[in-house]
Amino acid sequence: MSNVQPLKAESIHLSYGTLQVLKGVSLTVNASEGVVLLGANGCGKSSLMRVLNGLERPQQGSVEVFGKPVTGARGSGLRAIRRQMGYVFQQFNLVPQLSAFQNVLLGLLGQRPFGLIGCMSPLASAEDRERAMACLERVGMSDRAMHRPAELSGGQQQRVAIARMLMQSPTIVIADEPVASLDPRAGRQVLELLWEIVRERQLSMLCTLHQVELAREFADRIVGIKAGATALDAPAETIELSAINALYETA
Ligand SMILES: Nc1ncnc2c1ncn2[C@@H]1O[C@H](COP(=O)(O)OP(=O)(O)OP(=O)(O)O)[C@@H](O)[C@H]1O
Repeated sequence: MSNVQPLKAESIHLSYGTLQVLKGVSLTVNASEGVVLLGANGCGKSSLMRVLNGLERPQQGSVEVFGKPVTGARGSGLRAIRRQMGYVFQQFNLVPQLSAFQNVLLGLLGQRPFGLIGCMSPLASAEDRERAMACLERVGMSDRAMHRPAELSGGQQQRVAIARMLMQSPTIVIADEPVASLDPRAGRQVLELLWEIVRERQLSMLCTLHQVELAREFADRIVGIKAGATALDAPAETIELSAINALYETA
């Protein structure tokens, strides 16, 4: 089990109609590794992430999560694979009508009977509520537990979203431009927090970013996509800035 990679995609081809987006992308995320995925706008990073969790079916290629095939998986098998993955999105995706605390409890969705109702605060167990508070505490937001998203800054909302992801107890974190909506200072703080949590819990993470400097600073490994293929894949400290800049140059 120990040498089975958390995430492994091989030779992914994905088209939307006649638009060929991915033309043979391969990518691996090893245990306890934080990989940053780079590439120009529209190169297919978000599409690849949807392929990785089975939301999008590639025309060719395979995806495995801890050795289990995602491509071809359906129903409860696919849901079991997805439960291992926690998400952080650019737009936070918090439910506006709910408090930070209730939003964090929603991280249990899919893990408790009775779906949404089963993880709402009046019905959640004392243990689940305690865990939700501990997750909020970990991201420095316990004093804002009863605030709704509109009453929080972007950085604070993303912290709540990270707490919700923690509530899910994932082994793999998928972060799609987690700091794109934040100013540079808040963005750096959120990224520091995210990486700290990933390291302390020995999670594996695939994170897309548009900030090259942050990618070089935080990533264990950087994977770059250009023209639908993997153009770069190396430990962050070995990569020259020019190799990264080349990902953004038009042919
Ligand atoms: N559901 C879809 N149907 C048709 N085309 C799509 C769909 N999703 C994405 N595309 C197209 O596929 C290409 C890749 O999009 P994608 O969002 O994966 O890129 P990205 O690298 O994540 O971009 P960005 O950095 O701007 O977020 C784009 O040309 C986009 O317009």
